Amino acid sequence: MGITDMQEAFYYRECAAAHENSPLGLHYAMFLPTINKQATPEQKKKWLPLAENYKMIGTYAQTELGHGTFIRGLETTATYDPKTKEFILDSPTLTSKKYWPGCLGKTSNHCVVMAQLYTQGKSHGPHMFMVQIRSMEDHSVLPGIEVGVIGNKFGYGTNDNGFLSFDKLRIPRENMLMRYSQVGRIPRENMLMRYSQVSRIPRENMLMRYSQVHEDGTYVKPQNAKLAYGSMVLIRSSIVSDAARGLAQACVISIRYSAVRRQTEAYPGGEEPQILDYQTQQYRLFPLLASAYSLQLAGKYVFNTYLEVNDQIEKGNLESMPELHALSAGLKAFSTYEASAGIEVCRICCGGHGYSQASGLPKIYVDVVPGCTYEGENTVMMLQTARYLMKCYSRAKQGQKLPGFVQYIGQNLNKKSCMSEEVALGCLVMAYEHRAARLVEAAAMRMQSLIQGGKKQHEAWNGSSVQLFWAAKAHCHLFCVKNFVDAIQAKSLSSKTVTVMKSVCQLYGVHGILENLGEFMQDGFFSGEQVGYLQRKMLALFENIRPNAVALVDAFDYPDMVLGSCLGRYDGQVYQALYDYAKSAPMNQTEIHSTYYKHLKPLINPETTSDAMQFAKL
Ligand SMILES: CC/C=C\C/C=C\C/C=C\CCCC(=O)SCCNC(=O)CCNC(=O)[C@H](O)C(C)(C)COP(=O)(O)OP(=O)(O)OC[C@H]1O[C@@H](n2cnc3c(N)ncnc32)[C@H](O)[C@@H]1OP(=O)(O)O
Ligand SMILES: Cc1cc2nc3c(=O)[nH]c(=O)nc-3n(C[C@H](O)[C@H](O)[C@H](O)COP(=O)(O)OP(=O)(O)OC[C@H]3O[C@@H](n4cnc5c(N)ncnc54)[C@H](O)[C@@H]3O)c2cc1C
Repeated sequence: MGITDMQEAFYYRECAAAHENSPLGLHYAMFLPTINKQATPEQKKKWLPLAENYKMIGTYAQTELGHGTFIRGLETTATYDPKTKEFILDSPTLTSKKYWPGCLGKTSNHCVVMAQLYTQGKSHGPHMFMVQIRSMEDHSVLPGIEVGVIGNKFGYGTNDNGFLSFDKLRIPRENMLMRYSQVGRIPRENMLMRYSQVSRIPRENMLMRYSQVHEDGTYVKPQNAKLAYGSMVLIRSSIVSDAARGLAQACVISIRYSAVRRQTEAYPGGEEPQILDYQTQQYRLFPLLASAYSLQLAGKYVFNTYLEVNDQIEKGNLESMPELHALSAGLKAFSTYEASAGIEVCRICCGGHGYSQASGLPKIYVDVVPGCTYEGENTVMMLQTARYLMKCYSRAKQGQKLPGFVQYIGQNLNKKSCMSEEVALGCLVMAYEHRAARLVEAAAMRMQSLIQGGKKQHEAWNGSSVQLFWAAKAHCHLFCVKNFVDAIQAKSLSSKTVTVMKSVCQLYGVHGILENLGEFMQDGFFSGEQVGYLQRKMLALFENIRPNAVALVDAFDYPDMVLGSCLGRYDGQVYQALYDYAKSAPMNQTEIHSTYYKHLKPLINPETTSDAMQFAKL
């Protein structure tokens, strides 16, 4: 299509086939970025032009039948042969077969493979390798490779997720992606080799300024083994906006439909009101609208943070890696949980028509919900964030200053809420900070008591993991609330806009407290009277938001062709669109379906079955 800007290309694809996960999705989302971020300049010079011009079409092949979460447990091996200067890729067991990678079964001719690196008889953990799996001439599968699709899935029907295994496949040494390196302090005269290793490398390798397996098989480890996980952090950082987009689109559809749909007399003989006027419909939809705005802001923040931190990493400064990992992992989990659950509520709020593909909602749901699993299963990601929060807690207890959004950890928990009838944004943030700080401390105390009771570290971890999960979820929730409040208070919006958006932000905060009341009240932080303030404020905010509800979803500005929905059309012509959709159904192209003659007619009119048999033979 000749569009070079990746964002524009994304919007083009969204318009052309919204929520139809592209068979090139992984090529764009992971294969190209992995070459960009994990390959040396020499490797980029060789592969990028081919990949950018669709000669190399690839995917990211990491997950195996037996392992997805535990990367260090992957079984595919890449063993270096110094005699031939090659890696031998092998799938030694059934469970080592790659399984799930998108665009793998039939589309890709290359893939980046995550395999356990072995050299000089030692294992060095998971590393990435560029592997050609199909001929560039006729797309036939290359020797030593078995590849195919994994079959029907819950959704993602347009993506040929596949399986892949190797039978002692040899690839050149140069196909190991060797970017990051252990750059120890090296004498000035070596400045030209400032990226190179602790050991001198042959001149011809000057360009390979990264960690590598030298020709004799010597392995030089990177500055941080987790640099190899960089592509996943990138996708996690972009999934947040992805999830926000799906939830926002579902809100557009369900709120527009709720403004069109009328149902049930408001009073005997009265007219049927718009279902959007039912308080219960507002209770289910307006907080989701607020969540969509909140997640969109969170998505922007985390992706910008990724860009900033990745920039530092590429200059050798890895200081912010842990914080970025904790933020991206937690928000990826939090956003996909919220969006998936919210899209389902939007569907249910549309009654029977919500269950039709004509609503556009099933397609959005099956496109967003796998985000709870891929790129790091959500619970595991939350626990990664919890791991970081525990470290922050112990640093806070030692009196160390904490960075950014974790400064609330270790705060004095004896205070009470400042909440009044007004429900000030500052009191909302304080409530979320208190809840998160208390849950972080409770998880840390639980860990400590288990260890003091004789449990080993890993036993204490597992024995505290529910509380660790709660703490991580509360941390992410606080992030979203505070980020939303900061955006409202910082934005130079017009007074009308800020009034409306302040109500939306307030609703996000108030609703989140009322839906998690136990965590906010467990230590008496809120009084019963203050909870009453919140309940009354929520109902008042529904009334406040109602007149602007349709404008608030129109503001997302998704064209009808992206929504793909008879219910969410901008012109509101829902019923005509549903009828036209039904009429266009393939089964309606004939008045009597062919199966009548073969299956029904013999039951209804057995005496004329022979005619039916004649017809069935046609
Ligand atoms: C937006 C999308 C648009 C379109 C979509 C189109 C296509 C997309 C569709 C599908 C894409 C999906 C692709 C995939 O699913 S690819 C496969 C994804 N798989 C995973 O994400 C696996 C998840 N597992 C892991 O990441 C790791 O196994 C782990 C859970 C993080 C554990 O790693 P491990 O090596 O065992 O580390 P630990 O021992 O737990 O921790 C050690 C230490 O390392 C720190 N750490 C871990 N990961 C990172 C990281 N990424 N960056 C920085 N630091 C990291 C961790 O915090 C810990 O630090 P300590 O200081 O606490 O020791
Ligand atoms: C639509 C889709 C597209 C995908 N695309 C790709 C792709 O392109 N490339 C690729 O490599 N992979 C891909 N995957 C695979 C995906 O990355 C994995 O499924 C994901 O990482 C989860 O790993 P798993 O399937 O092994 O789940 P498991 O880790 O087996 O999870 C199963 C359960 O075990 C729990 N669990 C696991 N470990 C822990 C732990 N340490 N602590 C607590 N609980 C735990 C989890 O919380 C979960 O409830 C895709 C998956 C899907 C669904």
